[in-house]
Amino acid sequence: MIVLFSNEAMLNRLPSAAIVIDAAADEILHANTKAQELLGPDAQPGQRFSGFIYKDLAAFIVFLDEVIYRRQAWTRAVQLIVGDGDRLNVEMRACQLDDSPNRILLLLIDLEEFRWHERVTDTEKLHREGLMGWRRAQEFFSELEHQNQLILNAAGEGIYGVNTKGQTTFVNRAAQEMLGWDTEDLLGKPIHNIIHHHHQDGSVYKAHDCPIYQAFRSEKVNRVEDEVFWRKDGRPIQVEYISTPIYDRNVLAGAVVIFRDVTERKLNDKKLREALAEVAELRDRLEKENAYLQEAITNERAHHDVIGHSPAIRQTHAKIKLVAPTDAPVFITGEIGAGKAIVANSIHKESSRKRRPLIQFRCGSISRRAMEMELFGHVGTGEHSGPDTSGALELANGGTLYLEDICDLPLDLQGELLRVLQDKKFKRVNDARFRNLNIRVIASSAKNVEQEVALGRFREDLYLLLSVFPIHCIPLRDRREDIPELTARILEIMCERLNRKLPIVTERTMQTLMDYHWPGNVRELRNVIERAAIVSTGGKLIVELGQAGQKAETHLRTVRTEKEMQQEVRANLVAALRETGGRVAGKEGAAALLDMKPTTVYSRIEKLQIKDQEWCAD
Ligand SMILES: Nc1ncnc2c1ncn2[C@@H]1O[C@H](COP(=O)(O)OP(=O)(O)OP(=O)(O)O)[C@@H](O)[C@H]1O
Repeated sequence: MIVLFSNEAMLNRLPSAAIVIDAAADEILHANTKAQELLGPDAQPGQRFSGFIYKDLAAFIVFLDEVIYRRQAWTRAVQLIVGDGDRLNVEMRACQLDDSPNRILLLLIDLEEFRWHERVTDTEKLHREGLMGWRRAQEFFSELEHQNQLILNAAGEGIYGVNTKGQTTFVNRAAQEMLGWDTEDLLGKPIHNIIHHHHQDGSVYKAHDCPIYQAFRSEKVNRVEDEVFWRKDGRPIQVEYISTPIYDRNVLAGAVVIFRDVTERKLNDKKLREALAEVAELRDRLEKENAYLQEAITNERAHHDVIGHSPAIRQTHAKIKLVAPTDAPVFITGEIGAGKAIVANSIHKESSRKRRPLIQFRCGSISRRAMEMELFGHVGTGEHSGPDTSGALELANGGTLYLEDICDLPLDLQGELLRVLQDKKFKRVNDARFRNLNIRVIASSAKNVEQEVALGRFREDLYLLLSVFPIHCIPLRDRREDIPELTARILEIMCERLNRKLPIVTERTMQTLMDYHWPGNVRELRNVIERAAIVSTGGKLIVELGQAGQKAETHLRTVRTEKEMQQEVRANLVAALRETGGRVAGKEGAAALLDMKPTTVYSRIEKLQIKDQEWCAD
């Protein structure tokens, strides 16, 4: 009994239905609680076990035989009846109990429950495996993201992403460094309002116009090369960027922007452009300076200084000495050919500016517009395209500007010139930029300047500014004592140039020269001597005074009207054209004969309206 009791206690603890039967007597000896729950309350000791077998009792008997024979066996071939007659599929596991061969322990496993356990087990297994797979995938993706972050952060270009609402989704390290904003400042916020809100010129940049937002609106890649992003410290950086729409499984997700800070490059480009412009400007200036210098070398005043020892010339020398070292403006008056330019040249040569050029600008010989451009220079845009050029003012910078025939400068240009001289800065025509100016001005006029001012043809304020130091060149007829020295010096220069022996100047010739009234002053004397040097081959100087030849006495009227002067100039020019057959330039031209620049002769022909018929032979 003790054994049975202990067996019963043990059976009751089993987790499955267990029944001990006497196979020979077909009697239940014991059924544990689980067996009673499975088979119903009838499963009690003393009951027949075969009563619980569904139909196929034979199968059960065969099974019992196998158990008795093998001591243990199992089967799923036997079905049981439970409860109200329901069929129950079970797995029967049986073994002989040692105390009697017919005492058999049956373990009944409900196959429904067994399969359910199996399904649960499978599900759990699947679940466990799925969980692990998911974990693996998660690890994989977080590793991938980490790798991507590393790549994005290692990139030298700034990279940021925006979603379709324009909010920042990520910002790489380079972008943070270039912009000075941290990721926290930008993530989830509309980045346009933070870094792209204004154009470089300070005007508002609407998000609607922003190509980055357009990238995902129009789903196009946009490249921009000339915009600014604003740093956290308020400074703009010049950027070029490309914005590309991005998709998540074919659905537009936003845009990614890759940008580069090109501030330094743009600055260098600008510097380079400016340097090239400066080089071009310098080249232009040097070319022009060179042209001026070349002209000055061949110019009539290049070969000598102011010649003469008359009291008038000595006074002029003294004045030159006095004023040259100062920067004071000088106003030189005197008749045509009286030596105004040569005095201006001497002042410049004795000044501290002598290493820089003396630029000679003749006012009034060309059209007003051309004169403005020649004086102020111009920038080649719009109406006046072509290369930028520097004007006389600019060329004279650091040196001296000699404004010849200043009274002929149109009134509006007189006003502009006055402003420039007062402000010491000027603008080229078509240019917005002011340029600093450091020049000394010497002006001259053959006209009666006071009269010009009184007639309103010359601005008084400009005259006052320019005439700080006036010098008047006395006409040659009023300082005849200089004629022998001038003749000798000019003859010397000419013969040297012609490689000729110096001819003798007889007393009679000298007297003729001394008696002549010289309306063209020293220029005329010079022309006469030069021509004489060419034609005098017999050892003596033979001078021809042309229509003149008349004695000074016949011309003693020293004061002539402006009109008379103009008529004389005109007649002289017509005579020169007649002599040269209308040719102006070249060795045999009227300009050489008159000792004037061809351009001046052309402009005088135009100004004095000289027609071909006037000088033509027939
Ligand atoms: N005192 C002088 N000594 C030497 N040469 C002189 C003198 N005066 C004038 N000349 C010569 O006479 C010519 C004309 O002189 P210059 O050009 O200076 O005159 P100007 O008064 O400026 O004439 P314009 O009003 O026609 O321009 C030049 O060849 C110049 O060298």
